[in-house]
Amino acid sequence: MSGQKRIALIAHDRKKDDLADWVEAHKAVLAGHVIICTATTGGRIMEKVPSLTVKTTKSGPLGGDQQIGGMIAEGDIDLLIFFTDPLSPHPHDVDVKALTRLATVYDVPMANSPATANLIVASGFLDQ
Ligand SMILES: O=C(CO)COP(=O)(O)O
Repeated sequence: MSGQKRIALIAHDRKKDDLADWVEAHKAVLAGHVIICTATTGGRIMEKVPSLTVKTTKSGPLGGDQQIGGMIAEGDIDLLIFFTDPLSPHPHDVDVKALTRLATVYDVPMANSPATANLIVASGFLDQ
């Protein structure tokens, strides 16, 4: 289970602070991995944790969720951390559903909230 992983990090707008805080708390374990974010999420993470190298796709509503879904279909993502906001409507809800569906189809570990993300870190999955 060891080795460099390709980790997608995404958050809906009202969850971006939670994700940035989570990344800050786990920056040491994340540092050795490849981090891919949707555009706005990636910007927030780079602001909060400038030491972390982050690649970005388009913003979620402009196709970024679909780009990451495509990467999952190609076998290019090992872990999806996607802090979703179940209490707000999203114009690109179909894309969100497609992304989480593909993570399930390809059995990519997925965390939609800090509790599950913490369990994944605690599992040792990201240890190198
Ligand atoms: O909308 C998103 C996820 O559905 C995230 O996209 P941004 O990171 O660009 O806000």
